[in-house]
Amino acid sequence: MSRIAVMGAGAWGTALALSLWRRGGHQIALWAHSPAVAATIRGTGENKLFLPGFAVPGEITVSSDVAEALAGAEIILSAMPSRHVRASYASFAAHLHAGQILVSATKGIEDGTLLRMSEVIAQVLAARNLSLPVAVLSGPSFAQELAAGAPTAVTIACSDTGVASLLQQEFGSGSLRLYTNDDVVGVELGGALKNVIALAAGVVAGLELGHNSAAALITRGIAETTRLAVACGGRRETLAGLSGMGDLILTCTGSLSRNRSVGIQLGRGATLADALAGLNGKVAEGVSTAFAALGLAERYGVEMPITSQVVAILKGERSPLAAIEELMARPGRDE
Ligand SMILES: NC(=O)C1=CN([C@@H]2O[C@H](COP(=O)(O)OP(=O)(O)OC[C@H]3O[C@@H](n4cnc5c(N)ncnc54)[C@H](O)[C@@H]3O)[C@@H](O)[C@H]2O)C=CC1
Ligand SMILES: O=C(CO)COP(=O)(O)O
Repeated sequence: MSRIAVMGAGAWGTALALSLWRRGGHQIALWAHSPAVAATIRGTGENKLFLPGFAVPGEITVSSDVAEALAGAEIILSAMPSRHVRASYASFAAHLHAGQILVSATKGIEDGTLLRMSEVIAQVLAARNLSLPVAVLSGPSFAQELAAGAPTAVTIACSDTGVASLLQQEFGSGSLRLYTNDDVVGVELGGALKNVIALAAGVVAGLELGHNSAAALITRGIAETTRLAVACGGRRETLAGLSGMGDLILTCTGSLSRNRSVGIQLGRGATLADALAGLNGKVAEGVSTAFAALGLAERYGVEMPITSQVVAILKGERSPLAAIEELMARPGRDE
């Protein structure tokens, strides 16, 4: 029996808490940043704002108090939007201690620092003389489908292979299958960068350009995300796995994707502000990740044509159609 604290009660944290609770054998605490969200889940037995339609059983303790959520936790699984990771871990740090395992399920790259989420977490802990193993959970996994118990497979990555194997056992169930990987860089970048390509896939759908264009975008998308991940120290084969190609396929084709839906609105001519307003407070990580990815691409001298066009669209500098035309007009090259 492990005590697991799930930090973040958006759609993903709530779905992970439900999956771990259904697996059995664990005590689950769910922390919401917002007291109102915590009160709604406790009061109604449902996360009405971020994951409506799924009962959250009373056995999952729900709180907005960090100390209460982390008390006795052996595994801390965090799932908040990337822009909140640094501040959240700064508030968790006083309640963390040696012997605990941290797992990040956030997909993104920090603005400005261009750090991956596990690097942000390690940096926050190091400033407080704390060093804990940080694993990464990533792969094709819509929150609603995991919450519904649909068979789902993800990657659990940690440089310490013993920790990855332990988490594989602690999290695995009949509906959640985990594959271990020691390539934290590749897994984390695969999960973050696919959101940028999903925005582009949405643009193609919004412009009604058809299946040829969508398939071309997914394939050339994995080519450029793999180039960047390898330049950053990740392994090529990792990007062919669940947290690369797998998540790219899901997010570029799945109607549940927020990133794809923002892209669709942009393709139909909406402004970015209007497209984001349509999400009602839910996060589309690809928007900030696009800028960070381009920053990393410049740092490592990697060509990322699709990401560059996504950034130009997001900045309002290029129309979606002009962006696609520019991609098609690029000089010919080998595959
Ligand atoms: N929703 C999904 O299907 C999946 C999401 N993810 C990733 O999980 C992370 C969280 O996404 P979701 O749970 O979907 O978020 P969400 O779209 O349900 O939104 C969470 C909301 O809570 C607020 N919030 C959460 N934690 C906060 C904090 N610590 N401080 C301030 N505000 C906070 C956010 O501003 C946002 O409005 C993202 O990086 C996402 O890419 C990964 C896999 C699947
Ligand atoms: O990461 C996800 C699925 O693996 C969710 O994608 P969206 O954030 O685009 O909905």
